[in-house]
Amino acid sequence: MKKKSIGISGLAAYLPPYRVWLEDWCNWTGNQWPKTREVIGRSFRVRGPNQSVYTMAATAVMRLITQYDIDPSRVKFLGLGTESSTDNSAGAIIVKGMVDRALIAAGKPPIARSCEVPEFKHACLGGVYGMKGAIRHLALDGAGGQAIVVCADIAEYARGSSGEPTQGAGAIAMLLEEDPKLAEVDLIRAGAASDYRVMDFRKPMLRFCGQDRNETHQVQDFPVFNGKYSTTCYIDETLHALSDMYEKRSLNPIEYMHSLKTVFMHRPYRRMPETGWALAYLFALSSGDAADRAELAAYCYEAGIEPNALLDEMSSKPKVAELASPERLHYEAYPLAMAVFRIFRASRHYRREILDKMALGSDTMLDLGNLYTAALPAWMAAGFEQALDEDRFEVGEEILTLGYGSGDAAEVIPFFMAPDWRAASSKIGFAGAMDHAIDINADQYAALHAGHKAPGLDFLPREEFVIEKVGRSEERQFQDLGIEYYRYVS
Ligand SMILES: CC(C)(COP(=O)([O-])OP(=O)([O-])OC[C@H]1O[C@@H](n2cnc3c(N)ncnc32)[C@H](O)[C@@H]1OP(=O)([O-])[O-])[C@@H](O)C(=O)NCCC(=O)NCCSC(=O)C[C@@](C)(O)CC(=O)[O-]
Repeated sequence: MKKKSIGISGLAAYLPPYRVWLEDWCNWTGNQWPKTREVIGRSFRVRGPNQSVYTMAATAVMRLITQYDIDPSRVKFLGLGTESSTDNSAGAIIVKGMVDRALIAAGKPPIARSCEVPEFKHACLGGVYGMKGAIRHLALDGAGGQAIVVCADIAEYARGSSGEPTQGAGAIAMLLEEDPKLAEVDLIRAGAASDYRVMDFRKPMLRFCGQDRNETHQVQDFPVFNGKYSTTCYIDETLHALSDMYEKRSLNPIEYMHSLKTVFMHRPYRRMPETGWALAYLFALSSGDAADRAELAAYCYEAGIEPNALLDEMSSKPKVAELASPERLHYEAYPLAMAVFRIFRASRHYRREILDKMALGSDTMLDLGNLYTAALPAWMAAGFEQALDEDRFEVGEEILTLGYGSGDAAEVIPFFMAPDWRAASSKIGFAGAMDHAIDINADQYAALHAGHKAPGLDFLPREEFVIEKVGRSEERQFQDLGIEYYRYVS
C-alpha cells in the first residue's frame, strides 16, 4: 500500500499586544541586560485582562480559516495543545463553540458537527502530540477531511524567579491534510523518548488553593520548577529522541546532522535549543569516522579532558531522574560533555554547525519569550516566512523539528517541504501578527502579572475574541461559577 503524504498546509498566529522589553525589565528588576540579551532574548508578550488561553486559541483558528479560505464543514478534527487550560473538563470544544458562533455571525458555515475535539496535555509537547493525533486521524477514519490543531499557552512565572524573563503568551493554529501544501510530516521516520522526571517543571493543582482571584478571575499558573535541572532534562531527552530516530532510520548521526540545513526546536529561551543541538552534535561526532573523532578530541584537549573519558560518559546512559533531590539537582548528567561544549561554543565551527542551522526565524523569536506548546510552531511559522523571503528551501528538502515537554518527553519529527510551500508560506502572516504591540511600563506589567486591570491601557480589540464576563453563580438551580462568556469583536 502506498504511504499517504499527510502534513501541514497552513499556519496562523495570535499574540497578545502587551509587550515587555527585556532591557526595561532588567532596569525594573536589577537584572543584567547583557546576560539577558545573550541568553534569553529581547522582549515577551503578556496576556491582557480580557484574555485567556481560549480567546487566543480561537482567534488563531479564525485567522487560519480566513487566511487559507478553509471550508469549516470539512474540518473533522480540532485539537487543542495547551498546558494553560483553566477548565479540567472541557477543552477544544470551547474553542469550537467560539469559532462556530463567530463564523455563523459572519454568514459562514460552522465547523463540522461531526468534528472530534480532543485536548492534548504534556507540558510544551502537547501541540506536537496534537499534531500527531491529527495526522493519525487523517490517515485512518478522518481520511479525505481536514484537521486543525491549535497550540496556545500563557507562560507566566513568579516575579523574582529565574524563569521570569522567559515568560510569553500566544497561539499558533495549523491546518493539516493529505497532500499538504506546506510540508509533509513524516511520522514513520520520527523518533520519540519519555522518562518521568519528578519535579523539573510541574503544575500541581495545589498551587491554586488560597488564590484570591476576585478582580479578573484569572488564575495564576506559575509553575513549580527547578531551572538548572529542567535544562539537564531537556538535553537528555532530546538526545534520546534523536537516538531513537537514528536507529529507526539506520542513520549515521554526524552525516545526517551535516546534511541538514534547518532545524526548529522547542525554544523556552534563546540559548536552550542551541545548547541542545550542540550537545547532539558532540554526541554525533563521537560515533563518526576518524576525522569526526579528531574534531571531538581537539575540543577535549582544549577543555583539558581525556577523550576516552568523554566517550565513556557519552555511553553511560545516566539516570537523570536520580538527580531529582535538593542535594543533586545542580549536578550535570553529562559534566564532561558540558565542559567540552563550552569550548565548542567558542570555536569557529559553532556558527556553521549550530547557529546557522537555527538561523531561520530566530531573530523574530527573540521577541516571543516561551510560548510553551506554541513555541516550536511559532518558530516554524517565523522560519517559513523568512525562508520565503530569502527563497531558502528546495522542494523535498528535509527540515528537522524537535519538540520537548517537561516531565518529560521529546519528539524528533522530519518535515519535507511540499511543492507549494511558497504559496502556503505567503499566507502565514506571522510578521503581521507580531506588528501589533503596545509597550507597557513597570506598573502596568506588575498589574497584568498579578491578574489586575492595568492603569492607562485603553486597547480596543478588533477581529479577536475577548472574555465578556465570568459566571459567578453557585445556586442549586443554576451554576456557572468561573465559566467564561466570550464575544468576537469584529
Ligand atoms: C534557564 C534558566 C535556568 C537560566 O537561569 P539563570 O539564573 O540565568 O542561569 P545561569 O546564571 O546559570 O546563567 C545561564 C547562562 O548565562 C550565562 N551568562 C552569565 N552572564 C552572562 C553574560 N554577561 N553574557 C552572556 N552570558 C552570560 C552563563 O554563563 C550561563 O551559560 P552556560 O555557560 O551555563 O550555558 C532560567 O531562565 C529558568 O529557570 N527558566 C525557566 C525554566 C526553563 O526555561 N527551562 C528550560 C528547559 S525545560 C523546557 O524547555 C520546558 C518548558 C520550560 O518550556 C516548560 C514545558 O515543557 O512545559
